[in-house]
Amino acid sequence: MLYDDVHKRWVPAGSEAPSISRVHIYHHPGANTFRVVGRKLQADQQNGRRLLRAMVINCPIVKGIKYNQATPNFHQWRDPKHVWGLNFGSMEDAALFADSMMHALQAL
Ligand SMILES: CC(=O)N[C@@H](Cc1ccccc1Cl)C(=O)N1CC[C@@H]2C=C[C@H]3CC[C@@H](C(=O)N4CC[C@@H]5C=C[C@H]6CC[C@@H](C(=O)O)N6C(=O)[C@H]54)N3C(=O)[C@H]21
Repeated sequence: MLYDDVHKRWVPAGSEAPSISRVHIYHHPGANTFRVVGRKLQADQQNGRRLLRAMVINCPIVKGIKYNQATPNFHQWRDPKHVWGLNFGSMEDAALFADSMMHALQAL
């Protein structure tokens, strides 16, 4: 999710419709960079043929950001332009993701 500061509300990231997505943290060993990448689980029909699993988040993990675990299954962080929020399907998923995020932040 993204926080829409103008209208003061959380909006689904990547599209108008809220969707269940799978979110990963990718590490680029060469540059030692990390990115949060999320794609919708449900493939969208595009002109009837190709199936797309739209990207809903694709943001670099910036050294020094504060990862805020607002609740056991809602975590959020700021980048220069956005406030990102992840509403996890389970507290276990949330803890796993947070653990990876903390490792990434320590490795930067
Ligand atoms: C100093 C600073 O930037 N502070 C940030 C946090 C932060 C601190 C330190 C580093 C980085 C960050 Cl990011 C900050 O205060 N921000 C970030 C924008 C967010 C917006 C609204 C208000 C409304 C209240 C609260 C909120 O969002 N909260 C409560 C749990 C609640 C859980 C689920 C999500 C799900 C969608 C929405 C909902 O339930 O409908 N929702 C919620 O409603 C969720 N909050 C915040 O949380 C606000």
